[in-house]
Amino acid sequence: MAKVAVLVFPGSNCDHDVYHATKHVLGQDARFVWHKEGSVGEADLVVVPGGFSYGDYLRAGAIARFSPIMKDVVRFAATGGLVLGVCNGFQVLCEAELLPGALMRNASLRFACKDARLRVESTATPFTAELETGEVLTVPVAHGEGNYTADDATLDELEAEDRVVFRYVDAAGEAVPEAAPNGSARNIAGVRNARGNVLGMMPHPERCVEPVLGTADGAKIFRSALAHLGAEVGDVA
Ligand SMILES: NC(=O)CC[C@H](N)C(=O)O
Repeated sequence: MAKVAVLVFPGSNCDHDVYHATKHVLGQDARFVWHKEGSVGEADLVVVPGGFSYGDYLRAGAIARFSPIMKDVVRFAATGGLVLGVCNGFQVLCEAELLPGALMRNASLRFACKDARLRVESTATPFTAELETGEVLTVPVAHGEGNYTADDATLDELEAEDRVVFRYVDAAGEAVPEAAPNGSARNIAGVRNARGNVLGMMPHPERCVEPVLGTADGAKIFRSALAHLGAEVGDVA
C-alpha cells in the first residue's frame, strides 16, 4: 500500500476528490497535509490538488508556491519522489519551478468546464508507464487559467526530450488547436520534469476514477504510478 500525501492549501477544492480516488477507490494509505506543515511526512506520492489556492490572487498558484510545505515538496522531488500536480497543482508546480512554463488565462477568457480528450504522448514517467503512446483518455477539465505557455526554445526542448506527456486532441485523435479548451501552446495538457518523477496536468484524473463518474480513465494514471511503487491496488475501477 502506497502512502499518499494530499496537500491542502486555503482554497484547495479537489483535495477530497484525490483522497477519495486514492483511498477509497484505489485502496491506498492517503492523508491530508496542511500547507503550513514543514514536511510531507512519510510519503511515496505527493499530490498537489486542484482548486483556487489563495483565491487565485496575483496568478493561480503564485502565492501557494511560497507555502511552507513547498520547500519540502521540492526536497521530496529532488530525491526522486513522485509528485503529481493537477490543475491548480500544476500551476503551483510551475510557479515553484519544479516544471517549466506557466499557465495563463484561457484564450477564451472564460472558465472551461468539460470533458477533454487527452492523447498520451510520453510513457517515460511512472504516471503513464503502464499506458500506450497514442492512447486517448477522456478526462474532464475545469479551469480559467489553463493556457500553457513557454518560450519556443523551452517548448522545443520539452518535445525533444519527450517531456510533453499529454496533448489535447479532437474526436479524430488529432492535436488541432480547436481541440485545446484553453489555447495551450502546441496543445499541451501535461508535462513532466527531466527525471520523470514530477508530472503536472490541467485535466483532473481524480474526477474520473469510477465508471459511475462517466469514465474511469483517470484511474489509469494513478494505477500506473502505483504499479511503479509496487503498491497493491484496489479493484473498483
Ligand atoms: N480546478 C482547478 O484547479 C482550477 C485552477 C485555477 N483556479 C483555475 O481556474 O485555473
